Amino acid sequence: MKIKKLPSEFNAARPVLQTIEKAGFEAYFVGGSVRDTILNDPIHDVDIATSAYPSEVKALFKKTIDTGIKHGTVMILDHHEKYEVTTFRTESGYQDFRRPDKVTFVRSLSEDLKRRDFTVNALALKEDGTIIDLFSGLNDLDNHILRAVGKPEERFHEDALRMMRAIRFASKLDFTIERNTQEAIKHHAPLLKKIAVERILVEFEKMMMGQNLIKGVQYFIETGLFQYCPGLKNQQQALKKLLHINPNAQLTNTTQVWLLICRILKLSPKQSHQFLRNWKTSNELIASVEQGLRLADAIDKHQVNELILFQSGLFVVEQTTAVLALLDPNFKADDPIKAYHKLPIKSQQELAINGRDLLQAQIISPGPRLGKVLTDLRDEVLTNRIKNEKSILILEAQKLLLKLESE
Ligand SMILES: Nc1ccn([C@@H]2O[C@H](COP(=O)(O)OP(=O)(O)OP(=O)(O)O)[C@@H](O)[C@H]2O)c(=O)n1
Ligand SMILES: [Mg+2]
Repeated sequence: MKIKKLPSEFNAARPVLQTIEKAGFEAYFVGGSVRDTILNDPIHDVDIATSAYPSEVKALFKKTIDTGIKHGTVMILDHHEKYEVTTFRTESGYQDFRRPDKVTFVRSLSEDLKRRDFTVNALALKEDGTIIDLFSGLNDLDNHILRAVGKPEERFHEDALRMMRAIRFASKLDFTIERNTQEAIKHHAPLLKKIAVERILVEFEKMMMGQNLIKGVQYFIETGLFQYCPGLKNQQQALKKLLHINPNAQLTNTTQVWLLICRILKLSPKQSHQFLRNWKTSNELIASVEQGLRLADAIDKHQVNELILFQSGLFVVEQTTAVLALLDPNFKADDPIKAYHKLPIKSQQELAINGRDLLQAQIISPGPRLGKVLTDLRDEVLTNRIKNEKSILILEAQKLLLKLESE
């Protein structure tokens, strides 16, 4: 097969491949960008594989950087673009199920392709548009099938993360995992214990944000991979709730992913904190999810008020309502969002008075009471008890101080 019209990213990189070929070596586009081009999906990173050894690649270009020279990767700087060029290689060893003990550079494309994870990821594309398909990847792409290259158990022994990649692609591409590949995942799922949580996290989140998340979750449960993920051991019943959400559901960010997971696991905001720590998510995400769970709890109990909406902020309100709508089709996601937009102020900065104003008015001296007065003023404005006007707020501050002093 030959692709007639290459995406612009490939066209821009063609001179790099041509330079390598003119010097008598082979060079191809490989990996996800070839797969995505054939699927008519947008591409992101352009990976190039070559028969030239790293030193030979470096000799051909003016500007190069040794980004991963040990593994055969050289970065080429060409017309302000960066391209990673990796020498064909085979790997051996894999004592630890995640990285090879030894990388050997080879001159043969087929040796390189046969160590790749799935047939749809083992296609190579020449700069003239010709596709090299040694493992019937095109056929699998046509039939929407995800199949390990060669013997699945060998591929998963080489890198156990590939099992998570399988469910990620099943969800992202809406592909079926071929039977033997599926069986091998079931069998080797415990190897996931060897993989760093950070790497599992990336694949899990991508799976949850895929176009067919229900399919991904189904495989995640069926293969038993969930048993080896933080906080999910024996959570089969809870996870199965995901199979009943709207089949068109598409999660758009990681806050939604984790809010959804924490809700089906029925975690309290405090429990979610430890759960997400174990998954090694960012502090920012943990804070959003904790707040989202507090808001969801208030929504459950019909106790939503201005303060909790204010503390949540628009982003958390939007993500939380989106997730609640996924779990309950009757939930009116618009209501809390509308209520949020009606808040008289959306941030402390919008309060018509700040600490400096109060000090300048000489009604208070620096200290903890200052913060307390500002918070009380903010809450009174939020709940529409007083107007957000500086002169009114100063008078109110004086009243609050008198009250504080009498206490
Ligand atoms: N554990 C892995 C990771 C990667 N690969 C190979 O390296 C290519 C590039 O890897 P990566 O960029 O991680 O994945 P992509 O398939 O390109 O997917 P994405 O769209 O996420 O970049 C893959 O296509 C596959 O051929 C592999 O065989 N085994
Ligand atoms: Mg890629």
